[in-house]
Amino acid sequence: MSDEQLARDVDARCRLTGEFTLRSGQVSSEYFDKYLFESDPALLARVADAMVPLVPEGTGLLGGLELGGVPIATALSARTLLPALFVRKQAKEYGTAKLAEGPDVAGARVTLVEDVITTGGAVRDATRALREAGAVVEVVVCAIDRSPAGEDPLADVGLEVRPVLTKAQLDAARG
Ligand SMILES: O=P(O)(O)OC[C@H]1O[C@H](OP(=O)(O)OP(=O)(O)O)[C@H](O)[C@@H]1O
Ligand SMILES: O=C(O)c1cc(=O)[nH]c(=O)[nH]1
Repeated sequence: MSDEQLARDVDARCRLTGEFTLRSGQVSSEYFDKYLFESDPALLARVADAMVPLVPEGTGLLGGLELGGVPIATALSARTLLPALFVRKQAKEYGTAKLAEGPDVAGARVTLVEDVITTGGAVRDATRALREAGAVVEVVVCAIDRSPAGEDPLADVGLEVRPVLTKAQLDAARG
C-alpha cells in the first residue's frame, strides 16, 4: 500500500478541527488524535510497518514516550525485535522510581518513538533525561511531524527527526 494511501487513511481517521490547546500552549484549529489510529490494530500495524525502515542501524532500545508513543514503540519492537523502553513524563515516585521503564539505558543507543511532534518539547525533555541517565540519543522516529515545514524542531539538541508522515503529506492527502 502506498504512502499516499496511508496518509489519506491516517488523516481521515485522526484529523480533528475545532479549537485545541496543544502541549506547548499553542492554540490550533487542528488536532491529530493519535489514539484514533493507535486503537485500530490494522492502522497501527501500517504505521508501524512504515516506521521500520526509519529505525537507524545500531539502535539498542526503542524508547516510546508516554503515552501515545508507547503503543507505537511496542508495535515497532515486535517487528524489529529490538527491546522497548517506556519513557514516562515524570519518574514514578514509588517502587523502582524509574523514568524509563525497561532495560537499563546507561550506555545504550536509544531511538525515541513518538506519536506527534509539534514543537518537539516532549521529545526534547525525554532526550535530556535519557542522556543524563547515560543513553546515546540521536534520532526520533514519529508517526506525524506537524512542526513548521522547513524547520528542524530538535536541531538545538542534535536530534534527527524521521517521520512516517509530515503535515504537508497529510494536507496533500486531503486533496
Ligand atoms: O512537540 P510538542 O510541542 O511537545 O507536542 C507534541 C507532544 O504533545 C502530545 O503530548 P501529550 O502530553 O498531549 O500526549 P499523550 O496523550 O501522549 O500523553 C504529543 O503526544 C507529543 O508528545
Ligand atoms: O502539540 C500537541 O499537543 C499535539 C498536537 C496534535 O496534533 N496531536 C496531539 O496529540 N498533540
